[in-house]
Amino acid sequence: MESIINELHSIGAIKFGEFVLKSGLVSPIYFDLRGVISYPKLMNQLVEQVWCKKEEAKFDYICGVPYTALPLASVLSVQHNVPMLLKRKEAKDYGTKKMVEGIFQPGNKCLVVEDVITSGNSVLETVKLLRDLGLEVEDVILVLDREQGGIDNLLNHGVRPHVLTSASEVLNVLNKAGKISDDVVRRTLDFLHKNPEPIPPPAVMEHSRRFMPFSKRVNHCVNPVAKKLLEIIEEKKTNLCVSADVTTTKELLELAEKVGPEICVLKTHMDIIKDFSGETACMLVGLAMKHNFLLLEDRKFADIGNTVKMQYTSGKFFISSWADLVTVHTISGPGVLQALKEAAFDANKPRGCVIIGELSSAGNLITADYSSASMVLAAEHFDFVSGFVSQNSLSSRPGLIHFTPGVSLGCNGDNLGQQYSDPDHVVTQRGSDVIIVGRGIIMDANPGEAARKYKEAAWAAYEKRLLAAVPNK
Ligand SMILES: O=c1ccn([C@@H]2O[C@H](COP(=O)(O)O)[C@@H](O)[C@H]2O)c(=O)[nH]1
Repeated sequence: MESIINELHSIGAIKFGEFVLKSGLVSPIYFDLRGVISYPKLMNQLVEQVWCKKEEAKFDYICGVPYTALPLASVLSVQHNVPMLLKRKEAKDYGTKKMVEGIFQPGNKCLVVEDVITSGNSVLETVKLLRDLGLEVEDVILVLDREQGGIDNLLNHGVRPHVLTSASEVLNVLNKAGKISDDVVRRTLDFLHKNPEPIPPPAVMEHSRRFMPFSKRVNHCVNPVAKKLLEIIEEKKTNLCVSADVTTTKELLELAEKVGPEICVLKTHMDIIKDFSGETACMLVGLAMKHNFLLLEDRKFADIGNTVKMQYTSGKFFISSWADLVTVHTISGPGVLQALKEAAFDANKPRGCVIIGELSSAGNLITADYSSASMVLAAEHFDFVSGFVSQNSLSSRPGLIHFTPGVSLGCNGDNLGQQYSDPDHVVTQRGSDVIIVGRGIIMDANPGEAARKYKEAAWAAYEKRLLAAVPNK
């Protein structure tokens, strides 16, 4: 990128001085890549860099964020024979009134291209529109990152950014070439890093997961189990998952029978069932069918892909044969998701996984960066990932379900690090879709009745959250 950066500077696409931004702030640097269209050789070099940056992204179409990235997308499309879509900034008020021109099918994958990212809001507007039309958008190529929070914003919306260069790199290159002083570098970086752009405006957030009814989210699911779960939630009007942390088959089946009518998911830890056998699983599947709930084995796979594949499909528990969903840590990388996916494909049954995005226990070692990286993995395996175990809203993708443990109506925690919040708080404030409750229900003298209470509290919180959505959603 070094020669391109120098060239961009010499044609005036990178300027230093005082520039009033949309926000009213005065920026010491301004990037304006619009003029590149008048320099075809430079345009070609830029396009080639963008093409190399696509890495392993898979797409059927390419779409530029209007206006500056439109010529970039057009040249890419023609030179590399990738069909293009054109997003309008405003809908036409005559004819088809379409916002996106081009011929495509829902489910086609589209790569988005943008010149400069500041907050990420313009990119997200384009992403949202394309997704609303049924296109899958997972990857965005950005020529330049101003390092003001835009990348995190994209990650929070399940978009994977591929960045050609950053403000820091530009400053270093120009400084090395003797074009700007150390002082300009310092002042500019200081300004950029101290002035992150605000988070997305309602126009972007209003279509996010939290404010969309479960019934509408069904159409956004790629994973069939996520879709089925949303259908069950809507049909039974319950977003309660009971954690069946009991130790015998008898207790497990009795509990499933009692709480079955109130729940959408029964979560198990089969390795704590002392007398587990194939019959335990068979009977449980029978009860799941009878009461219309899904089974989530909270196995928290965390090994290398090959081992996880065996843990999932073999041994005493033979999890893939009966669990609709399994939990998985992403610590060992994408291979673990690939392994589960392949195994599920071999089993020829609709299966999904729930990524451990966050933990409820005090002092756990999951960081925000780890959670964000897990979201990127989820975006890469959207067909197999049903959602996340989370404590906060990790993604606004309507097709991903957030499951939240650490929920109790009565206490704040246990003496081994578990931390509890009430259903209203986790659903309305932390963005949970499905609450997970263990001891709050199973230790109650009447688990069926306790489950009903939690179910009502969680559903009321979900309805309250919908009411809080912006009116024009
Ligand atoms: O972050 C996490 C992930 C999973 N769990 C599991 O959920 C239940 C919670 O049980 P309670 O009795 O309601 O505390 C349990 O099976 C955990 O293994 C979690 O708590 N936190």
